[in-house]
Amino acid sequence: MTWLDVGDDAPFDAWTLPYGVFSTDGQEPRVGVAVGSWVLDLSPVAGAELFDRPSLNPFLAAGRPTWDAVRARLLSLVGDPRHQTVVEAHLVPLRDVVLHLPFEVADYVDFYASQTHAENVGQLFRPDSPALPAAWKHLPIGYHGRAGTVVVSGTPIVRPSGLRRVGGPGGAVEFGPSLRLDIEAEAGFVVGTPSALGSRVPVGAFEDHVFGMVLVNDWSARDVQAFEYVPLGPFLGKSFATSVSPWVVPLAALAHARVSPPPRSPAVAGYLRDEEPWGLDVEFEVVWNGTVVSRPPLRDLYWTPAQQLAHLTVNGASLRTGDLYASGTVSGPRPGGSGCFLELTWNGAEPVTLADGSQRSFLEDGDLVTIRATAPGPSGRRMKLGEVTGTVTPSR
Ligand SMILES: O=C(O)/C=C/C(=O)CC(=O)CC(=O)O
Ligand SMILES: [Ca+2]
Ligand SMILES: [Mg+2]
Repeated sequence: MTWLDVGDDAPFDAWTLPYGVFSTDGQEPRVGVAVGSWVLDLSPVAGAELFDRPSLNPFLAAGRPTWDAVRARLLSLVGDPRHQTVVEAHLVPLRDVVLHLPFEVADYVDFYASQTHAENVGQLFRPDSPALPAAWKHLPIGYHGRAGTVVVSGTPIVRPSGLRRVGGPGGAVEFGPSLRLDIEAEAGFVVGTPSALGSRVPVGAFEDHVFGMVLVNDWSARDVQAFEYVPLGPFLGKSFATSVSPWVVPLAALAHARVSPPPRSPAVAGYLRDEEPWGLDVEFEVVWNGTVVSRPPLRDLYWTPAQQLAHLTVNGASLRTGDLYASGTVSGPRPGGSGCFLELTWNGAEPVTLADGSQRSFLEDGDLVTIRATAPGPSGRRMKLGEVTGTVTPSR
């Protein structure tokens, strides 16, 4: 499939071909594609117009025919040994590059589409109410997040401060650093082709508008969140930072990962009816200070990204190039699949023991969390989809 020497240990294979923005030795950031352990500098091999740029947005805006044509060209470059000389001249080792936020984030929306997660958080936060909110099986519930605080993997996460209740229910309301800082493992979908205000994007047009997927860690201050968010929803408890992987995996690379979503009951409204299956067999791995603590599976997601996009636009709200929407915390129905530490430790009641023997309920200063993911590739083996990582630093 490739003449490149791509070992099993390499960060990527020669099929995934994810796009990112990189720089070397203080040079201007530009667009590249990751292959094996290298970055292929795209502007000399695929056109300076779209790729000699500090963000993916011009390429995202170019639309599906261009995305497909560039991917076909890249598969040929890395697949056909006749291109070896020209490609080798523009490969940079991944270890020598700085990776930047790959696209300018227009709007950021976060869904809540994992049934297991929604039921668990419902039980923890609202023990006297039904586990799922009344609307949950009728539409993909979501909220608008903060685009300006989406950061690239590796950006330090300053512990946020806010008002929160201390000492349990009825305790004092105090201002201070979050005592329940958490992660949320999610898949994020990146919009390329915009839509017009007043129009809808049907479920079947998902591939025309969405370019690809990133891995997301939607950092969450559970104590701030729990105190502030009734009735308008998440605000400062989630707006301080959302990390994304530096590499955007094109939807085309996920062709072998598509699966049927779980059955829906009650039947969904017409505008949410699936035409093609857009469940995705992506498996995450959550690593806390070097210890794998969970493996959340995306395949059980109740609402697919195609349905989420249709819902986002059903009221005529327009899409912009660079819009990012995330799946919501991915928690699987089987043990070991928690997508956040709130669930993993059952709100701190069941701490986890890490490999160094230390115990954790929520994040401590200095903690490093890495979320990786894989999905089936063309060979039947699972391909790597990259990672998103971040270290917690003390509150300021
Ligand atoms: O159900 C709640 O009270 C809170 C839910 C969340 O914090 C989850 C959220 O932000 C959406 C998601 O990632 O699933
Ligand atoms: Ca979230
Ligand atoms: Mg966030």
